[in-house]
Amino acid sequence: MEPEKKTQTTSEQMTDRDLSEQIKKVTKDSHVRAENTELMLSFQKGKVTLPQYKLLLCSLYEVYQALEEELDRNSNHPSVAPIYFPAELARLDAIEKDLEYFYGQDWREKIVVPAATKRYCHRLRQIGKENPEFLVAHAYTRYLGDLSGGQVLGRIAQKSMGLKGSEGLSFFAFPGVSSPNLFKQLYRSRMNSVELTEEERNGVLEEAVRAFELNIQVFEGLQMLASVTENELQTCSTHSTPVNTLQIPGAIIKTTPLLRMVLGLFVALVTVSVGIYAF
Ligand code: HEM
Repeated sequence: MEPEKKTQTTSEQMTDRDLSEQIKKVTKDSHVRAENTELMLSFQKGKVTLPQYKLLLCSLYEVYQALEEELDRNSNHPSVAPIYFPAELARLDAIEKDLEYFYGQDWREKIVVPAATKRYCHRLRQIGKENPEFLVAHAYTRYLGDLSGGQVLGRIAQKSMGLKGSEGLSFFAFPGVSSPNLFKQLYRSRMNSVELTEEERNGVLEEAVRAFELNIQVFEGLQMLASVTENELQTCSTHSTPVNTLQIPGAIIKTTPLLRMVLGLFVALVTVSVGIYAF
C-alpha cells in the first residue's frame, strides 16, 4: 500500500487524509470569493463605514447565536466534543458588548439583518438537529477565519472608523487565546482526530463550501442593506410586541410602528402624485 503523503508545515505534520488539509483545499476558491466580496474589500481597503460595521455586527450576532447554541447543545457529540472550545472561541458575549456600545442598551430591539442571515441561521439549526457532525465545517469556517484574517481586519476597522481603543471591537479579541497560530494548530489537530465515515467526511467537506457560500450571501445582502439603510432606515425596529418585518429585495428589517407609518405615508404620496400626473 502506498504510504500517505506528508505535507510539512512549520511545526505540524499533516497528511492528505487530514480533515484540516482537505477542508482548506476544498474551500480555497470560496475563500478567494469571500475575500473579494464588496464588503470584505471595503474592510481591506480601510473603507468600512460605521453603518456597514454595525449591520455586520447584527448579522454576526444572529449567526453566532445559532452556531454557539447548536455547538453547546451537541457538545458531547463525538464529532463536536474534540472541537468544542467555548472558553477560547465563543463570540456571542463579545458581539453583545459591541452591539450595546454602538446601539445602546436597547440594542436587541434594533437588530436588522438581511434575509441571507436568516437562511444561514436556519441551516445551522437544521444541521444541529439532523447532522451535528457537519457543525465542524461551520465552526472551522467562522472561528479559524476570525483567528486568521479577522485579526488584521480588526486593526483596520479600528483605524477606518476612528474608534478609540478597543471599544466596539470586542468581536475581534480572543482573550482566551494567547497565540492564534498555536491555537489554530491545536484546532486543526482536534479536527483531524474526529472520526468520520467516508460519507460523513464528504458531507463535512461539502458543508464547508456551503458555509463559505452562506457567508458570501450574507455579505452581499449586507451590502445591499447598507445602501438602503444608510440614508433612510438607520434606526429601525422593535423586538417587543410581535416582530414586524419589512421586505426589501433580499432583506428583512424589523420596523417600528412610526417607521411603518412614515413608509405608508410615502407610498400614499407617491401613489397620489402618480395619480395626479396620470390625470
Ligand atoms: C478581508 C477578507 C479576508 C482576508 C484578508 C482573509 C485572510 C486570511 C488569511 C491571511 C488567512 C491565513 C491563511 C493561512 O494561514 O494559510 C486566512 C485563513 C482563513 N480564513 Fe480568511 N480572510 C478573509 C475573509 C474570510 C472570510 C469571510 C472567511 C469565512 C467566512 C474566512 C475564513 C478563513 C478560514 C476558515 C481560514 C483558515 C484556513 C486554514 O488554515 O485552514 N476568511 N484568511
